Amino acid sequence: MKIAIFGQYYQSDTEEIVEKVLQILLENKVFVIIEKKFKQNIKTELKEKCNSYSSHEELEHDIDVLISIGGDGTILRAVTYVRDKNIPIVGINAGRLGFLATVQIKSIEPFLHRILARDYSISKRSLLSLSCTPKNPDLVDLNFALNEITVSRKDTTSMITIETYLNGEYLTSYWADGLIISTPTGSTGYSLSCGGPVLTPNVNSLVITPIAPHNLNARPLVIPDDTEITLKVSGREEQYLVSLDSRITSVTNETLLKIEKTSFEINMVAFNEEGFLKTIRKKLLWGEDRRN
Ligand SMILES: NC(=O)c1ccc[n+]([C@@H]2O[C@H](COP(=O)([O-])OP(=O)(O)OC[C@H]3O[C@@H](n4cnc5c(N)ncnc54)[C@H](O)[C@@H]3O)[C@@H](O)[C@H]2O)c1
Ligand SMILES: Nc1ncnc2c1ncn2[C@@H]1O[C@H](COP(=O)(O)OP(=O)(O)OP(=O)(O)O)[C@@H](O)[C@H]1O
Repeated sequence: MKIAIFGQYYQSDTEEIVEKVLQILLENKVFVIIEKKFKQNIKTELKEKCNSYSSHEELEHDIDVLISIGGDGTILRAVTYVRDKNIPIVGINAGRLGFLATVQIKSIEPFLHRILARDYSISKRSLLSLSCTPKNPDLVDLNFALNEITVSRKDTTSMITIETYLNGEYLTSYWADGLIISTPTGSTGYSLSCGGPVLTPNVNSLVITPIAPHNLNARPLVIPDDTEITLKVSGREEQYLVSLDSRITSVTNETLLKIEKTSFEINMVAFNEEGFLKTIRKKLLWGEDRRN
């Protein structure tokens, strides 16, 4: 079996986690490959038995699973390495919320053994891609998002106007701080904070959620995920911001943004007892209502 390890932060408690993971994997004769910068920080000598990778290209197609050590932000970053390689991703939650990173530190051992026994299922996650006219050099390579693509105002307190078309048909012009186009995975992130609905990960839909719209009747809209969304933004400043998950860049007004589902999906490792419904009960606290 071949397993890749990814992490973006190295802190005081990281060594213990990494040592435990490497011990179990190497004892079980797994071929381990660790992201280069993360590997440089690791102290345990066990790392000498592992190879390294530093880019999407260096991550081989035949890796069985990628283990992300961190929070949700680390998983979003891991996705930029995996892209269309179909490598299942599992997150060990060394972060805070860990909505996408489902394995808790205290359960590393049993869950790793389940991975080694291939005792898990795959939760397919759709992504969004973005193309700009005219082209923006920052949005050519990493032009996809697992959670959402957002446009928002930059260097101003003034609202921006977001002219929105669905499959070429005019929908509306949002007067707002911004607009979020979210996947089902992203529906529990930024979109939820702006009043969007929660979608279960397997529905074939997207959500368009305005950020503080001054059109008071504008509401989050759920649309089929094969819709091509076109946005044209204008405002008092010459530029506005476009973000794809944790990555952000500036774009010039009047640029046409085309957003659609990517041709590839991300495979998230899913364990029956840590499913989506359990996660919203536990991490969005739906299960905390004492009347239940
Ligand atoms: N007001 C907000 O709620 C807000 C604002 C900006 C970004 N975000 C989210 O943060 C993501 C980027 O992560 P970051 O680490 O760079 O930012 P960050 O450090 O601000 O963390 C954002 C929080 O969102 C949570 N989160 C991320 N993806 C999630 C998901 N799919 N479901 C539930 N919770 C999720 C994370 O656990 C974290 O606690 C964005 O994709 C966006 O969804 C949320
Ligand atoms: N490899 C790691 N080892 C130890 N702690 C980590 C590691 N990676 C992340 N963390 C802790 O988690 C925090 C958040 O990490 P990350 O950016 O991955 O997640 P996030 O998007 O903020 O989401 P979450 O709410 O799940 O933490 C970091 O600031 C750090 O405290």
